[in-house]
Amino acid sequence: MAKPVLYSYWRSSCSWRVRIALNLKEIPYDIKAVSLIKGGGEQHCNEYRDVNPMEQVPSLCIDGHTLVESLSILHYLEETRPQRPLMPEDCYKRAKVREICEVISSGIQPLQNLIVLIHVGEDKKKEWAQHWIVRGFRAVEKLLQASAGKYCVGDEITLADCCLIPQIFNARRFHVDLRAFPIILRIDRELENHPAFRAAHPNAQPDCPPEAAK
Ligand SMILES: O=C(O)/C=C\C(=O)CC(=O)CC(=O)O
Repeated sequence: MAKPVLYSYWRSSCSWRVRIALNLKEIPYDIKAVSLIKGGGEQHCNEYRDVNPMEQVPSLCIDGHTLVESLSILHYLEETRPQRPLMPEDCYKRAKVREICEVISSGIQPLQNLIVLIHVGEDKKKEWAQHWIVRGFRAVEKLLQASAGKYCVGDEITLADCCLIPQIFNARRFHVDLRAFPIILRIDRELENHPAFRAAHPNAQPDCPPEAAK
């Protein structure tokens, strides 16, 4: 079977979620970089629209299929590659993982996504992104008070951690004051030196511009 190919952009938080899971599960893959900014965005070209009708990254070619939407991809990987599980056995804990994934992937990230910020405009975009990230992180911090052990849900890394870490990067990018979120910060510190997370970091990507990689 051919090596999986991930259509990815270095600082796309949704691509980053999938990179973390592929690394944790030790699935070798190639990256096809899609620049979200070059020439108005390569994701909007006809060729890529055939890959991903939402004109977004990531997309993953795997097992002879092309999959889109990061959460759907994460669950496919979990179901087909049970090594290094990223979902707990317990149904209640699974629900807790999905809750955190959902708050981030539906309740935060889409509101501060590039297409939305372009629409909001240069003047307002920072305040807009901060507003939605803070609102969502209040909910995440509250959920973590009940669910977190070493990581988001208990003491094992789950899909919730794959979603949280990239969102923290975005929060910093928009200068969100994270001091109000001590559990989020603790989990970030816990995972910042994990090899799978480090290798998935935007700065470690082949399409990261050299001036950003320092
Ligand atoms: O300014 C750029 O480099 C373009 C795009 C991004 O970073 C990715 C996003 O749209 C934010 C995100 O993934 O949440």
